[in-house]
Amino acid sequence: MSSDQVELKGQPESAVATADALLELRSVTKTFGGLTAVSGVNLLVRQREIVSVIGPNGAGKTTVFNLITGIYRPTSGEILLNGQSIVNQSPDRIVTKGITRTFQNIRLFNSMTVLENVLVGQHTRLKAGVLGSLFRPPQVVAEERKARERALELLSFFGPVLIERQDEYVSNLSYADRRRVEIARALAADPKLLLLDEPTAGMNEAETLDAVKYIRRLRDELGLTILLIEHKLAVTMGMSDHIAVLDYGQKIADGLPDEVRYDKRVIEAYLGRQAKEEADQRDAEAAAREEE
Ligand SMILES: Nc1ncnc2c1ncn2[C@@H]1O[C@H](COP(=O)(O)OP(=O)(O)OP(=O)(O)O)[C@@H](O)[C@H]1O
Repeated sequence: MSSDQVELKGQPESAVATADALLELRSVTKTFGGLTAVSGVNLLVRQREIVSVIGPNGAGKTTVFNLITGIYRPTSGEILLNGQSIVNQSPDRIVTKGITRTFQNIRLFNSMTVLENVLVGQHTRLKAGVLGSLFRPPQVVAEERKARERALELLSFFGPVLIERQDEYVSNLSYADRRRVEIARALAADPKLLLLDEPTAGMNEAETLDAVKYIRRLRDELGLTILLIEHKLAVTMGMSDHIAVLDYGQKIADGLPDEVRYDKRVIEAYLGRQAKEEADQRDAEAAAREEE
Protein backbone atom coordinates (compact mmCIF):
# COMPACT_ATOMS: atom_id res chain seq x y z
CA MET A 1 0.00 0.00 0.00
CA SER A 2 1.36 3.45 -0.91
CA SER A 3 1.63 6.39 1.44
CA ASP A 4 -1.14 8.45 -0.24
CA GLN A 5 -3.65 5.91 0.98
CA VAL A 6 -2.83 6.25 4.63
CA GLU A 7 -3.67 9.46 6.34
CA LEU A 8 -3.68 9.51 10.05
CA LYS A 9 -5.19 12.26 12.14
CA GLY A 10 -7.21 14.18 9.57
CA GLN A 11 -7.95 13.86 5.92
CA PRO A 12 -7.11 15.65 2.72
CA GLU A 13 -9.52 18.19 1.19
CA SER A 14 -10.60 15.59 -1.33
CA ALA A 15 -9.62 11.99 -1.88
CA VAL A 16 -6.98 11.51 -4.56
CA ALA A 17 -8.18 9.42 -7.49
CA THR A 18 -5.84 6.54 -8.18
CA ALA A 19 -5.74 4.04 -11.00
CA ASP A 20 -6.80 1.05 -8.92
CA ALA A 21 -9.43 2.86 -6.82
CA LEU A 22 -12.71 0.97 -6.89
CA LEU A 23 -14.74 3.10 -4.48
CA GLU A 24 -14.18 6.69 -3.42
CA LEU A 25 -16.13 8.84 -1.02
CA ARG A 26 -15.27 12.51 -1.37
CA SER A 27 -16.29 14.84 1.45
CA VAL A 28 -19.52 12.95 2.00
CA THR A 29 -21.95 14.47 4.47
CA LYS A 30 -25.38 13.23 5.52
CA THR A 31 -27.65 15.15 7.82
CA PHE A 32 -30.99 14.09 9.24
CA GLY A 33 -32.79 17.27 10.29
CA GLY A 34 -30.39 18.91 12.72
CA LEU A 35 -28.24 15.79 13.18
CA THR A 36 -25.08 15.29 11.16
CA ALA A 37 -24.70 11.50 10.95
CA VAL A 38 -21.76 11.60 8.51
CA SER A 39 -19.54 14.65 8.18
CA GLY A 40 -17.13 15.31 5.30
CA VAL A 41 -15.92 11.73 5.06
CA ASN A 42 -13.28 10.76 2.49
CA LEU A 43 -12.62 7.08 1.89
CA LEU A 44 -10.60 5.26 -0.72
CA VAL A 45 -11.07 1.55 -1.33
CA ARG A 46 -8.79 -0.07 -3.90
CA GLN A 47 -9.37 -3.16 -5.97
CA ARG A 48 -9.02 -6.37 -3.95
CA GLU A 49 -8.59 -4.66 -0.62
CA ILE A 50 -10.32 -5.60 2.60
CA VAL A 51 -11.18 -2.33 4.32
CA SER A 52 -12.91 -1.98 7.67
CA VAL A 53 -14.99 0.86 9.03
CA ILE A 54 -15.03 0.91 12.80
CA GLY A 55 -16.20 3.29 15.51
CA PRO A 56 -18.40 3.52 18.58
CA ASN A 57 -22.17 3.09 18.46
CA GLY A 58 -23.83 5.89 16.52
CA ALA A 59 -20.56 6.91 14.82
CA GLY A 60 -22.15 6.80 11.35
CA LYS A 61 -20.96 3.42 10.01
CA THR A 62 -24.35 2.11 8.91
CA THR A 63 -25.21 5.49 7.39
CA VAL A 64 -22.04 5.24 5.27
CA PHE A 65 -23.19 1.82 4.02
CA ASN A 66 -26.66 3.20 3.30
CA LEU A 67 -25.13 6.08 1.33
CA ILE A 68 -22.92 3.77 -0.74
CA THR A 69 -25.82 1.44 -1.54
CA GLY A 70 -28.19 4.26 -2.51
CA ILE A 71 -30.60 3.88 0.41
CA TYR A 72 -29.71 7.45 1.37
CA ARG A 73 -28.60 10.31 -0.84
CA PRO A 74 -25.67 12.36 0.48
CA THR A 75 -26.54 15.88 1.63
CA SER A 76 -23.27 16.86 -0.04
CA GLY A 77 -20.20 15.14 -1.44
CA GLU A 78 -19.54 12.55 -4.10
CA ILE A 79 -19.46 8.76 -4.22
CA LEU A 80 -17.60 7.18 -7.12
CA LEU A 81 -17.44 3.59 -8.29
CA ASN A 82 -14.65 3.02 -10.80
CA GLY A 83 -14.42 6.81 -11.16
CA GLN A 84 -18.13 7.24 -12.01
CA SER A 85 -20.61 8.91 -9.70
CA ILE A 86 -23.24 6.61 -8.21
CA VAL A 87 -24.99 9.38 -6.29
CA ASN A 88 -28.68 9.69 -7.22
CA GLN A 89 -28.86 6.13 -8.54
CA SER A 90 -31.43 3.72 -7.16
CA PRO A 91 -30.33 0.86 -4.88
CA ASP A 92 -31.24 -1.65 -7.64
CA ARG A 93 -29.12 0.20 -10.18
CA ILE A 94 -26.20 0.28 -7.75
CA VAL A 95 -26.48 -3.52 -7.40
CA THR A 96 -26.24 -3.89 -11.18
CA LYS A 97 -23.19 -1.60 -11.14
CA GLY A 98 -21.46 -4.07 -8.83
CA ILE A 99 -22.11 -3.28 -5.17
CA THR A 100 -24.00 -5.74 -2.96
CA ARG A 101 -24.28 -6.05 0.78
CA THR A 102 -25.24 -8.08 3.80
CA PHE A 103 -27.03 -6.67 6.83
CA GLN A 104 -26.28 -6.33 10.54
CA ASN A 105 -29.51 -8.22 11.23
CA ILE A 106 -29.57 -11.01 8.67
CA ARG A 107 -32.25 -10.33 6.05
CA LEU A 108 -33.19 -13.58 4.36
CA PHE A 109 -36.58 -14.90 3.30
CA ASN A 110 -37.25 -17.35 6.11
CA SER A 111 -40.14 -18.99 4.28
CA MET A 112 -37.86 -19.83 1.36
CA THR A 113 -35.22 -22.52 1.08
CA VAL A 114 -31.49 -21.94 1.08
CA LEU A 115 -31.36 -22.38 -2.70
CA GLU A 116 -34.36 -20.12 -3.34
CA ASN A 117 -32.78 -17.32 -1.32
CA VAL A 118 -29.68 -17.43 -3.51
CA LEU A 119 -31.82 -17.56 -6.65
CA VAL A 120 -33.56 -14.37 -5.52
CA GLY A 121 -30.14 -12.71 -5.41
CA GLN A 122 -29.77 -13.28 -9.15
CA HIS A 123 -32.97 -11.45 -10.12
CA THR A 124 -31.09 -8.37 -11.33
CA ARG A 125 -29.21 -10.52 -13.85
CA LEU A 126 -32.08 -12.62 -15.21
CA LYS A 127 -33.84 -11.59 -18.42
CA ALA A 128 -37.19 -13.41 -18.19
CA GLY A 129 -40.05 -11.02 -17.44
CA VAL A 130 -43.48 -11.84 -16.02
CA LEU A 131 -44.74 -13.32 -19.33
CA GLY A 132 -41.62 -15.46 -19.69
CA SER A 133 -42.09 -16.78 -16.16
CA LEU A 134 -45.75 -17.63 -16.87
CA PHE A 135 -45.36 -19.33 -20.27
CA ARG A 136 -41.86 -20.71 -19.73
CA PRO A 137 -40.49 -20.83 -23.29
CA PRO A 138 -37.30 -22.92 -23.74
CA GLN A 139 -34.95 -19.96 -23.22
CA VAL A 140 -36.59 -19.26 -19.85
CA VAL A 141 -36.24 -22.92 -18.81
CA ALA A 142 -32.56 -22.79 -19.86
CA GLU A 143 -32.03 -19.55 -17.95
CA GLU A 144 -33.59 -21.07 -14.83
CA ARG A 145 -31.36 -24.14 -15.11
CA LYS A 146 -28.28 -21.92 -15.40
CA ALA A 147 -29.41 -19.80 -12.46
CA ARG A 148 -29.80 -22.94 -10.35
CA GLU A 149 -26.35 -24.20 -11.32
CA ARG A 150 -24.88 -20.81 -10.46
CA ALA A 151 -26.66 -20.74 -7.10
CA LEU A 152 -25.28 -24.19 -6.25
CA GLU A 153 -21.80 -23.09 -7.29
CA LEU A 154 -22.07 -20.09 -4.94
CA LEU A 155 -23.29 -22.26 -2.06
CA SER A 156 -20.37 -24.65 -2.66
CA PHE A 157 -17.98 -21.78 -1.87
CA PHE A 158 -18.76 -22.63 1.77
CA GLY A 159 -18.04 -26.35 1.38
CA PRO A 160 -20.63 -29.15 1.32
CA VAL A 161 -22.75 -28.00 4.27
CA LEU A 162 -25.05 -25.58 2.41
CA ILE A 163 -25.28 -27.83 -0.63
CA GLU A 164 -26.54 -30.64 1.59
CA ARG A 165 -29.14 -28.29 3.09
CA GLN A 166 -30.12 -26.47 -0.13
CA ASP A 167 -33.80 -27.49 0.14
CA GLU A 168 -34.26 -26.61 3.79
CA TYR A 169 -35.91 -23.43 4.98
CA VAL A 170 -33.24 -20.95 6.04
CA SER A 171 -35.03 -20.58 9.38
CA ASN A 172 -33.79 -24.11 10.26
CA LEU A 173 -30.15 -23.12 9.82
CA SER A 174 -27.72 -21.98 12.50
CA TYR A 175 -26.97 -18.28 12.71
CA ALA A 176 -23.51 -18.80 11.20
CA ASP A 177 -24.95 -20.75 8.26
CA ARG A 178 -27.59 -18.09 7.65
CA ARG A 179 -24.81 -15.51 7.44
CA ARG A 180 -23.15 -17.71 4.80
CA VAL A 181 -26.39 -17.92 2.80
CA GLU A 182 -26.71 -14.16 2.98
CA ILE A 183 -23.22 -13.79 1.51
CA ALA A 184 -24.00 -16.37 -1.20
CA ARG A 185 -27.10 -14.36 -2.08
CA ALA A 186 -25.05 -11.14 -2.25
CA LEU A 187 -22.56 -12.92 -4.55
CA ALA A 188 -25.37 -13.97 -6.87
CA ALA A 189 -25.56 -10.45 -8.30
CA ASP A 190 -21.90 -10.73 -9.41
CA PRO A 191 -20.57 -7.84 -7.34
CA LYS A 192 -17.18 -6.20 -7.57
CA LEU A 193 -17.53 -4.69 -4.13
CA LEU A 194 -19.13 -6.54 -1.24
CA LEU A 195 -20.26 -4.63 1.84
CA LEU A 196 -20.48 -6.76 4.96
CA ASP A 197 -22.27 -5.22 7.95
CA GLU A 198 -20.92 -6.96 11.07
CA PRO A 199 -20.29 -10.31 9.38
CA THR A 200 -19.32 -12.05 12.62
CA ALA A 201 -22.01 -10.60 14.89
CA GLY A 202 -23.55 -13.29 17.09
CA MET A 203 -20.88 -15.86 16.23
CA ASN A 204 -18.80 -17.85 18.70
CA GLU A 205 -15.01 -17.91 18.46
CA ALA A 206 -14.75 -20.91 16.13
CA GLU A 207 -17.45 -19.52 13.82
CA THR A 208 -15.73 -16.11 13.84
CA LEU A 209 -12.40 -17.68 12.84
CA ASP A 210 -14.15 -19.52 10.05
CA ALA A 211 -15.81 -16.30 8.87
CA VAL A 212 -12.44 -14.52 8.77
CA LYS A 213 -11.11 -17.34 6.59
CA TYR A 214 -13.95 -17.17 4.11
CA ILE A 215 -13.88 -13.37 3.93
CA ARG A 216 -10.19 -13.61 2.95
CA ARG A 217 -11.10 -16.30 0.40
CA LEU A 218 -13.75 -14.00 -1.09
CA ARG A 219 -10.94 -11.66 -1.98
CA ASP A 220 -8.21 -14.17 -2.79
CA GLU A 221 -10.27 -16.68 -4.77
CA LEU A 222 -13.09 -14.55 -6.19
CA GLY A 223 -11.10 -11.33 -6.60
CA LEU A 224 -13.64 -9.29 -4.64
CA THR A 225 -13.07 -6.02 -2.85
CA ILE A 226 -14.58 -5.97 0.62
CA LEU A 227 -15.70 -3.13 2.85
CA LEU A 228 -16.91 -4.19 6.25
CA ILE A 229 -18.25 -2.84 9.49
CA GLU A 230 -17.03 -4.91 12.39
CA HIS A 231 -17.18 -4.48 16.13
CA LYS A 232 -14.70 -7.23 17.00
CA LEU A 233 -11.39 -5.39 16.85
CA ALA A 234 -9.33 -8.59 16.68
CA VAL A 235 -11.22 -9.53 13.52
CA THR A 236 -10.66 -6.20 11.75
CA MET A 237 -7.05 -5.92 12.87
CA GLY A 238 -6.31 -9.41 11.59
CA MET A 239 -7.58 -9.06 8.06
CA SER A 240 -7.88 -5.42 7.00
CA ASP A 241 -5.58 -3.71 4.52
CA HIS A 242 -6.61 -0.48 6.16
CA ILE A 243 -9.10 0.65 8.74
CA ALA A 244 -11.16 3.85 8.72
CA VAL A 245 -12.32 5.02 12.12
CA LEU A 246 -15.45 7.12 12.53
CA ASP A 247 -16.47 9.08 15.58
CA TYR A 248 -19.52 11.37 15.70
CA GLY A 249 -19.78 11.10 11.91
CA GLN A 250 -16.20 12.22 11.23
CA LYS A 251 -13.33 10.08 10.05
CA ILE A 252 -10.73 10.50 12.77
CA ALA A 253 -8.15 8.07 11.38
CA ASP A 254 -7.45 5.83 8.42
CA GLY A 255 -4.43 3.59 8.29
CA LEU A 256 -2.84 0.21 8.69
CA PRO A 257 -4.21 -1.87 11.56
CA ASP A 258 -1.15 -1.22 13.71
CA GLU A 259 -1.28 2.53 13.04
CA VAL A 260 -4.94 2.72 13.99
CA ARG A 261 -4.53 0.44 17.00
CA TYR A 262 -2.12 2.86 18.69
CA ASP A 263 -3.68 6.13 17.53
CA LYS A 264 -4.64 8.09 20.62
CA ARG A 265 -7.78 9.66 19.13
CA VAL A 266 -8.97 6.22 18.13
CA ILE A 267 -8.21 4.74 21.51
CA GLU A 268 -10.03 7.60 23.21
CA ALA A 269 -13.06 7.42 20.94
CA TYR A 270 -13.27 3.70 20.70
CA LEU A 271 -12.00 2.28 23.90
CA GLY A 272 -12.59 5.14 26.28
CA ARG A 273 -10.47 7.24 28.55
CA GLN A 274 -9.03 4.41 30.61
CA ALA A 275 -7.38 2.90 27.54
CA LYS A 276 -6.09 6.36 26.56
CA GLU A 277 -4.49 6.75 29.97
CA GLU A 278 -2.82 3.37 29.48
CA ALA A 279 -1.52 4.56 26.09
CA ASP A 280 -0.21 7.78 27.68
CA GLN A 281 1.55 5.69 30.30
CA ARG A 282 3.09 3.47 27.61
CA ASP A 283 4.33 6.58 25.76
CA ALA A 284 5.78 8.05 28.95
CA GLU A 285 7.56 4.78 29.71
CA ALA A 286 8.93 4.57 26.15
CA ALA A 287 10.14 8.21 26.35
CA ALA A 288 11.79 7.49 29.71
CA ARG A 289 13.51 4.42 28.24
CA GLU A 290 14.79 6.50 25.31
CA GLU A 291 16.22 9.08 27.71
CA GLU A 292 18.09 6.39 29.69
N1 LIG B 1 -32.80 7.58 9.20
C1 LIG B 1 -32.29 8.27 10.21
N2 LIG B 1 -32.95 9.33 10.73
C2 LIG B 1 -32.44 10.05 11.75
N3 LIG B 1 -31.26 9.79 12.33
C3 LIG B 1 -30.56 8.74 11.88
C4 LIG B 1 -31.02 7.92 10.80
N4 LIG B 1 -30.11 6.95 10.56
C5 LIG B 1 -29.13 7.15 11.46
N5 LIG B 1 -29.39 8.21 12.25
C6 LIG B 1 -28.54 8.75 13.29
O1 LIG B 1 -27.25 8.97 12.74
C7 LIG B 1 -26.24 8.65 13.68
C8 LIG B 1 -25.34 7.58 13.09
O2 LIG B 1 -26.07 6.34 13.06
P1 LIG B 1 -25.51 5.01 12.43
O3 LIG B 1 -26.57 3.98 12.55
O4 LIG B 1 -24.96 5.30 11.09
O5 LIG B 1 -24.30 4.68 13.41
P2 LIG B 1 -23.46 3.33 13.55
O6 LIG B 1 -22.03 3.74 13.67
O7 LIG B 1 -23.82 2.40 12.46
O8 LIG B 1 -23.97 2.77 14.95
P3 LIG B 1 -24.11 1.24 15.47
O9 LIG B 1 -22.71 0.73 15.68
O10 LIG B 1 -24.85 1.42 16.76
O11 LIG B 1 -24.88 0.48 14.44
C9 LIG B 1 -26.94 8.22 14.95
O12 LIG B 1 -27.02 9.33 15.80
C10 LIG B 1 -28.31 7.79 14.46
O13 LIG B 1 -29.28 7.96 15.46
